[in-house]
Amino acid sequence: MQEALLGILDFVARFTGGHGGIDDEVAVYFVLAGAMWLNLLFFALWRRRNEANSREALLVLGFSAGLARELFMLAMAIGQKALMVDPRHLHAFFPPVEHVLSGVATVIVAAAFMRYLTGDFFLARNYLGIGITLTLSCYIATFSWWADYITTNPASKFGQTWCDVLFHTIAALLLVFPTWHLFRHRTGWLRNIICFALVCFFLTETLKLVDIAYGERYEYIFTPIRRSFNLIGIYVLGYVYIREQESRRRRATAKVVESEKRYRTLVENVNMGISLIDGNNRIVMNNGYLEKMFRKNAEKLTGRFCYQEFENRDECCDNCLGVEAMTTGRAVSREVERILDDGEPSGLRLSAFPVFNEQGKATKFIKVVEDITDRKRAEEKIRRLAYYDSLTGLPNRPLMMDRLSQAIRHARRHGEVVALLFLDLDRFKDVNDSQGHRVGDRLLQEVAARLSGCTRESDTLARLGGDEFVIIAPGVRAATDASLLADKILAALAEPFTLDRQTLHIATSIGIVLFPSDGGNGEMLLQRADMAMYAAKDRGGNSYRFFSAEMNTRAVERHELEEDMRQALTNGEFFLMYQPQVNTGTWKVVGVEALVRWNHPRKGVILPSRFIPVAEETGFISKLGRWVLEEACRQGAQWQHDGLPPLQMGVNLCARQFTHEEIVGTVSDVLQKTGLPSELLEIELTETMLMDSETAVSTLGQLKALGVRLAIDDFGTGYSSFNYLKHFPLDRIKIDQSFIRDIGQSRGNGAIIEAIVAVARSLGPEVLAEGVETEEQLRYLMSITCADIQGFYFSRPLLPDDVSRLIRESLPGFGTHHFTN
Ligand SMILES: Nc1nc2c(ncn2[C@@H]2O[C@H](COP(=O)(O)O[C@H]3[C@@H](O)[C@H](n4cnc5c(=O)[nH]c(N)nc54)O[C@@H]3COP(=O)(O)O)[C@@H](O)[C@H]2O)c(=O)[nH]1
Repeated sequence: MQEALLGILDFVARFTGGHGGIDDEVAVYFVLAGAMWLNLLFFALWRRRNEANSREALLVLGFSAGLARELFMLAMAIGQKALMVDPRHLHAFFPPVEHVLSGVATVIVAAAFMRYLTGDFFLARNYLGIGITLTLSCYIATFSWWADYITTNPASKFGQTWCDVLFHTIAALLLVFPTWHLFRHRTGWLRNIICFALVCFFLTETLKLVDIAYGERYEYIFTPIRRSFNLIGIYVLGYVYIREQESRRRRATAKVVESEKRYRTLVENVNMGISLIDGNNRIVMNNGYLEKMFRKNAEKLTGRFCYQEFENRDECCDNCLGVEAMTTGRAVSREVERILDDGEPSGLRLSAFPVFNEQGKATKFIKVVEDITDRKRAEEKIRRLAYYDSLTGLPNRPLMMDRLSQAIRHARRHGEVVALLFLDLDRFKDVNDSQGHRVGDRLLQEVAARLSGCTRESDTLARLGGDEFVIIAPGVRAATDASLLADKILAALAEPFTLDRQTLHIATSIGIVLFPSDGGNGEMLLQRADMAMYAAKDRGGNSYRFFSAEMNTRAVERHELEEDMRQALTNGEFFLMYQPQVNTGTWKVVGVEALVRWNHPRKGVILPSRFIPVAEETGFISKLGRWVLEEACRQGAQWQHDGLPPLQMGVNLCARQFTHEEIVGTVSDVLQKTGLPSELLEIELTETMLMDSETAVSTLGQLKALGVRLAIDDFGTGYSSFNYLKHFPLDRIKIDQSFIRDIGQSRGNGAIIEAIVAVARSLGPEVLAEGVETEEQLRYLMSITCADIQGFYFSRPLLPDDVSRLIRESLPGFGTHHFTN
């Protein structure tokens, strides 16, 4: 048994160098170790073809160094025998080389595995640098002494000297860091097993040190063991590396399969047609959506020319997207319209992306077909919303301005004239208020249709908003062309409109400007057409006016008024005059109407007909109206305080005050503040204010509850509905001056006045005739028992002191010397 064991040990020692030195038998060991490194090197080189990165490069280097060391040893073993060299002389040369190769190989392999496992490239590189520097320094430091030492110290069997100790110590120490580093920074079986391999290499080096320490007495035991550790280390590394690479390959394949699956799912589920097309424009593959889109199955698409499918052509078009993508190497796209097999139009967005081969040449392309029909429709809708009026479908202001600029540019180039007609419907608000917005909207649509009938194809008819329309008529010969168009429009609107079985009448006021004579740009033309339109309105509407320079002056004046008005109230420039109202039964002044005046510092006294409309437009009327109410009530209370008989104080209210303001609260405050008895205040309203009857009934009810009197002013000029008299708690009707002015001239007006007086008498309210200027008018009014009158015949509006004087002088029986019943 013992003999057998010694035999085995002897056998192992022979082939692993246990008998000392390097001979042909030890070559077996070197062949074995070299084969293992070679195997690893081949594998690493093969891997590098797939994964050319620094990690694989380092491993290739490490395995090469390991192989080089074993090959060197093999060469020495065979060379020694073949050349019959004194082993001692040979030994003087090869141990240092062996040690360097061994050290370098160890350092590179350790660094490669550190990099491999931790991914820390910089650490591995630094370690490598230090390790190789140390090994080479040791070599340089000891090489020249080595030969001397061997020759001068023949007792040293094969030169296992302190130089050996240095090399092996450095090699062992260099293995400590990677082992410790891996142990700290990685976990798991892979770390353990690589650390194990590194420990094997460490033991290889340290056992050699132990052997030297024993004077190589036990070399035949230590050498087989340390070389076995070396083989085990190489084997374990190889095993781990190959296994790991295999599982990485499997993981990568699984990743590729999963990614392929993911992309396929994506390609199949995306709402776009996708196809791969080769360099000959033939479809190689496509997704299901493309088949659905073109209503063809895969067999029908695959192999066909893409232009036949996507672009309805028989030949590849000159500007084929795919060709462009392949030649430029960039993605290209285009939007096209296509008629599908069933004749439906569809919007398509075609995009082509080049597909490159391994040489970087684009040989195929991917075509993506996106159905953009809905988007196109939505865009068109948005465009329409942005540039067209949704109610009438006509161009809106931005588009109109754009067309106007175009027309101006064209006219300027060709020396032509452009006419711009600005239309504003007359009293459209009344229709809206009385008939409701639905009817108002329908009326606007009908008006738009009639206006379209008046224009030429080259004209632009636009709606600016509300009841405002504009017509741009390019290429007119002269102003007469524009007048003809305006006449045509007035005639077209003169026909009544029938909506919901109701007959409605609407007219329009038209302002006309001509380019280039009236302005050089769109804004100016529009502004001046607007002025001309207002001038037409001022003439009573249903007419047209051309712009004139004088209108511009008026507009400037109006603007000045607007500016000055802001200061006027604080500067105390407004004052009130009072026009007496007389009862023809008693010939007494029963009331006055408060009428505002503006004492302008430069322009003198301005009448309300000039500034009230401006105040209404700017909203200033709210402040002014409140001031008038307060001042009138204060004056009324003052007269009572001065001992004058009770006088009705008529105060005009404008529509804005009545509908927008807290009028009930304001009236109540003012009465309280001034102390005027509420029954002496008569608020004058116009018919249009009462059109929104629900709000009006409620507001009038609240005012009545305060004890205030209510009068309807200018009766007969609005809707003149006697319904008002029934529905609203009115105390007085004031017949408009226009009826009184015509007394004796128009038979019809007399009948209207009589009807108003008769109806009012039966329903309750008192009647007052405004604007009585002549005795004839007075006698007529008295003959139909219209009791109250107001007008220049009796008195013009007076200042407060004049009113007091007039009343005091006429008391008692004032006025009887003028008239008798
Ligand atoms: N919201 C407010 N409106 C007011 C206020 N003050 C006046 N007004 C309105 O301004 C319009 C013009 O008023 P005015 O220039 O003061 O003219 C009034 C009278 O002077 C005039 N009148 C009276 N009698 C005659 C006459 O015999 N002949 C004739 N040609 N004119 C006459 O009528 C105007 C009063 O009209 P009315 O109000 O309809 O009774 C005018 O509409 C005023 O309402 C104000 O403070 N707030």
